[in-house]
Amino acid sequence: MNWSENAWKSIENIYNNIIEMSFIKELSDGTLDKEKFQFYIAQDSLYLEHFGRTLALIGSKAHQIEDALAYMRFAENAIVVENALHESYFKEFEISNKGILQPVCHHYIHFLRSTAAFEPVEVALAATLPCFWIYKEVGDYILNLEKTSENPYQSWIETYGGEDFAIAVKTAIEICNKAAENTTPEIRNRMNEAFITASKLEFQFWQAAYDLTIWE
Ligand SMILES: Cc1ncc(CO)c(N)n1
Ligand SMILES: Cc1ncsc1CCO
Repeated sequence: MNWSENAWKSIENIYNNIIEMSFIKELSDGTLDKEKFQFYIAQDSLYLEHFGRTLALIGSKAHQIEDALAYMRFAENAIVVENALHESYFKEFEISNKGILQPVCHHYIHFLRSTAAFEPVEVALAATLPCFWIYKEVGDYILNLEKTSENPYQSWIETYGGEDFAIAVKTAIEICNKAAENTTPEIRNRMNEAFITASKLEFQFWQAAYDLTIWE
């Protein structure tokens, strides 16, 4: 079994909990409160900016030049997606500004940033993989489920389900597998741990939007 298959097995329960979340259910059938989606999009806009910067830092540390290029492209794409949020969703859903980083987004982004800054690059690659992989699985899951054609959240769903994003995800998985193969058992364990932590934070990110969790 390669690293990624084993890693996915270890978070299967977290993934199953994610697709059962009220946020995901209501996003899928279009009944999600506008206020929760607004909260989500504003936080995700902040998330994507920091995520893009983190991917660029990882790119700069990649052992092989083709992997550096892949992460620099991912970084660019994350910022392009952030711009798209601004151009379309902020207007469509009447979001006036991003606001500040709320607790879960703050925690997630600082976990990614500090992992990229202080841990071996293999661990940073593993920490960012759930951002790709879980969104792809959730996007595909929702697209397969689609009951209604009049979902106000349809275009968001299409960003992550479908071919283009799938290609990026496949590349990120392959780079992680290659990194895991060429490193030590000790670093491989830290890769697993980072993958699991980020997966838990993906769950928490949606839950925080559903609960509108802000600093006290
Ligand atoms: C919180 C979060 N994780 C992953 C993605 C997809 O990259 C996203 N847009 N937001
Ligand atoms: C993971 C990710 N999320 C939004 S863009 C991006 C990089 C894929 O190109």
